[in-house]
Formats: sequence, C-alpha cells, structure tokens
Amino acid sequence: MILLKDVYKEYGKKKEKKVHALKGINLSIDKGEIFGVVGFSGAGKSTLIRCVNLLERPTSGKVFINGIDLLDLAPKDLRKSRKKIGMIFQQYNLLSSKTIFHNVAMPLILEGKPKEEIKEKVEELLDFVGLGDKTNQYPEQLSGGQKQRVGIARALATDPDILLCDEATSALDPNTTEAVLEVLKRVRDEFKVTILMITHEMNVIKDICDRVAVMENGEIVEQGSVVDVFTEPQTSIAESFVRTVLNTNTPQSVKSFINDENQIGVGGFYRVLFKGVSTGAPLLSNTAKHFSIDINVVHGMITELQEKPFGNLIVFLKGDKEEINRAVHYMKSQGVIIKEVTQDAI
Ligand SMILES: Nc1ncnc2c1ncn2[C@@H]1O[C@H](COP(=O)(O)OP(=O)(O)OP(=O)(O)O)[C@@H](O)[C@H]1O
Repeated sequence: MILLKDVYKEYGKKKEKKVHALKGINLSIDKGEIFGVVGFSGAGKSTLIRCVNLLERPTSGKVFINGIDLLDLAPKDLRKSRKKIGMIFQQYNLLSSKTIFHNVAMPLILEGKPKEEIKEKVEELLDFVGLGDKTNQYPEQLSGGQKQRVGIARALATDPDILLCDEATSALDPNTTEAVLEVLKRVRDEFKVTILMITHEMNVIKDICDRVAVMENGEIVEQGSVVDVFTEPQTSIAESFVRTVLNTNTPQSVKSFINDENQIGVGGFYRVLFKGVSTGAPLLSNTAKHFSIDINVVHGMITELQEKPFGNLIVFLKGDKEEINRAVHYMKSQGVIIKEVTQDAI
C-alpha cells in the first residue's frame, strides 16, 4: 500500500548549510493498517509524512502508493493519485470565513462535482464524525476536537485510500484526543482507510496504532508491532518513549526499602512480562508451590495493549541458585518473558 524505499531528503543548497532530514528511510505499510511514527522534535517526522504525498519531493529514493512510484508520474497523474491521499493537520487548516459545510465540501467543489452529490456526501461525512448539527456554523464556533473532526470529514470527501495525520491530536486535551482517535479507528474500520500518523505522543501510538516506527536524526532506529515495541523496546530512545506512558520502573521509595540485602536475602531480581492470555494465569503462586523459593513482588503494573492485557512485574526470587534457575525455566515454559535484572535496572 505505502512503500518507501531508501528515501533521502536534504534541505538547503549550499554544502555547509545542508540539512539531512531523511537518511535512507525504508518503510512498508499494509492496507488497513494504522501505522505510527514517533520521534522527538527535529527527528524528521513531518518531512517523512510530507514525502508520502510529495508535498516534499525526496532528494532520492522511491515512494510507492498502491504499487505506483509517485515520483515517476506526470503532474496530471500525480494530481489524480494525490486525491487518494487525505491529510489532517495539527492546526486543522480550516477556512475561517466558510461554514463547516463549505469547508468539507471544498475538495468536491474544486473537483466540479454536482451540487446535489456534494450535499449528500458532506452531510453523510458530517454525520459520520458526529457533527451533523453543525453544518451552518463557522470554525471559530467549534472546540479543537470538533475542528479536527471537520478536518477528518474534509479529508474523507475524496474517498481516499490513505489518511496522513500530522500531529493530529497534539493540540488537544486527553479526553478530546480520545474522541478524535475513536473517529480515526472508525475511519479505518468502516472505510478501510490506511492511516499513517506522526506524533510525539506515545499514548496515541499505544491507543490506536498496529505498528510503530521510532525516528531519530532522520533515520528509523526501531520498528515493530506496538505490542513488541512497548513490551521489549530494543533501543534506548524507544524505551524512553515507552516510559512516558508505561511506567515500568520501580518507585524510588520502594527501591530504598529493598536496598538492604539483609532484608531481601540471597537471590536475584527478575523482570516478568505477561502478554495476553498468560496475564490471567496464577503463575507466581504455582511457581512458589512447585519450587523451594520465595517470591517477593517488588513492583507491578498491568495495562492494555492492542486490547490485550500486558503486565510487567519486578520480583525478587529468593533461594538456592539452582532452584531459582529451575523456577525461571518453568515460568518461561508457561509463556511469560522473564529476565534477571540488576538492582539498578528495576
Ligand atoms: N523547509 C525546510 N528547510 C530547511 N530545513 C528544514 C525544512 N523543514 C525541516 N527542516 C529541518 O529538517 C529536520 C527535520 O525536520 P522535521 O520538521 O521533519 O522534524 P519533525 O520530527 O517533524 O520535528 P517537529 O516535531 O518539531 O515538527 C530539522 O532539522 C528541520 O530543521
């Protein structure tokens, strides 16, 4: 559906002033997927999303949409392909002097569609985003979340296959963000639209994305399913983003309590990750029954990822090393991920 191959983007002409905004991006996004790109300011996210519809032309590389390389197209064919790519923006980009109806109708008016067809389509879209009663109002009369829903309705007017979301919820409060994300989920489910969203908010990725790529300094440094990246981030930057929403670290007050080895005894700290079904099993009590070890739960959290439970526990396994190894082996066989960690890493 969306395929970026070795995409580079340089800004600036003079050698000493060149900015290498994208340095060889390879990305493949499937039809009907919600794909998130996260990164700090300046990582290259906006440049990346703007290269997908050629608002920015890559310096080199290829951009395939539905198997067609956009960079090979003549201007007329490019305009046609672009109609299949909708976009929504952080600042909504609505026309303040036009009504909500007119804002959503604009792409269809520009296409020269008949009035009746436009009316039917716009009303249907405004109903879809829950703003059927706002048709005659003006953007300034709406809240931020409502404006963004108008932006979504406008982007859907040309029946796109792809929706690009550029920090679409960054200006919104958490409740409004949730409502807009719900609409985006329905856009994917009901219209089968593929969604590429860039954000610096990891909670947005957690709430609606199927897969995520982490960008740093013009490169994708990590990508994978949301469950994999959240549960086992491979890079420190991915880990720091994950920590902004899943605080798996043991609070300092608990850490100082267990600082004294005499209090905890001989053994080791382990991080236990439960994904999906394994979250419901009474694993710790079974392990304590079967092996001569004590299990002390130091810290724990349970949340939901991709509508499945995910648990992260820090435990101290106390006892004979051989017995602990056998217990760890048993827990692994029950489908959890368990790793010994140093006291500093809990
Ligand atoms: N039109 C431009 N001309 C020159 N440099 C640019 C231009 N647009 C972006 N850049 C530079 O390219 C790099 C990547 O910028 P980009 O806006 O893509 O990052 P970003 O991750 O989207 O950041 P933010 O979250 O702050 O928008 C930055 O160093 C930026 O200064």
